[in-house]
This record gives sequence, structure tokens and C-alpha cells, in this order.
Amino acid sequence: MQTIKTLKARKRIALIAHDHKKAELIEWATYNKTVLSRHELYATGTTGKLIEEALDVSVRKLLSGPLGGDQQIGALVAEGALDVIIFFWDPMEALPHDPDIKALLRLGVVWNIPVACNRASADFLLTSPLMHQDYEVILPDYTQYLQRKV
Ligand SMILES: O=C(CO)COP(=O)(O)O
Repeated sequence: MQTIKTLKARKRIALIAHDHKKAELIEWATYNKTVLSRHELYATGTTGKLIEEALDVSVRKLLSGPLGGDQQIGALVAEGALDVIIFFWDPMEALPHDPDIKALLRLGVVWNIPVACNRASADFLLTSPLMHQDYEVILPDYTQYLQRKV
């Protein structure tokens, strides 16, 4: 059984960056301010504060990543309350909340939503015509899993 979910033209976008990647995300977001301001922005705490200051746009700020922010974003993805994840994670540093980071990225795949983890991918994503129109996501079929015998 195939299930479809519609990502609306006005997307709910999560913006997240690790400390060594924050400058890059802020620069990218500033460059793309006009496009981003057409959508609804969410972020982990510190990233969100920096984006609000730099772009003068309103961002729904969750907790800071290591304090549970990644998990809050993950929960929103699982509930279908977020459409896109832009997450500049740091490939050069192990962080105390690595399990949370992995869990968030995993949920992006589980729910088949667009996820960009570096600037080039974020550029491709934001310039896609699909960013600005309704898009039907085909949800993976988890029926067999849900109906498994335990
Ligand atoms: O650690 C983060 C994501 O894993 C980001 O959290 P902050 O935006 O609060 O720094």
C-alpha cells in the first residue's frame, strides 16, 4: 500500500549547523534570505538565534542540539510537521550527542523528506522548482513491519 504525503509550496524547513559549520550556514542563509523567507523556518537553539540575528526573520527555535534540539526536530519529522532538513553537520569532530544526530538523519530517510548536509546540496535543494510548489512524497511502505508477528 503506497501512502502519499503532500509537502506544501510553503515548506517547513529545519536549519541546523554544528559550531564549526555555523558561519557557513549563516552565510548561505543570508545569501538565500529572499527564498528562505517564503518558507517557515525552524532551527535548533543556537543556530536559530544566529539566523534570526543575521537575517531578521522569525525562526521557531527549539532546544540547543546537545540539550535535545536534534531529537525535537526528529520528533517533528516523524509527526510530519517538517518538510525539509538542512543540516550542516561537522564531519571532522565527534560530538557528545552523536547518537541524536544520527537519529535525526535517520528519520529524514525513514520519512523520505529532502535532507541536505552540505552547502552544494543545500543550493541544489533550494533552487529546485519543487521547493516552491506542492510536492507529493511517496512514503515507504511500513505495513509489513507494523503488522509483523511479535
Ligand atoms: O548541535 C547541534 C545539532 O546537532 C546544533 O545545535 P545548536 O544550534 O543549538 O548549536
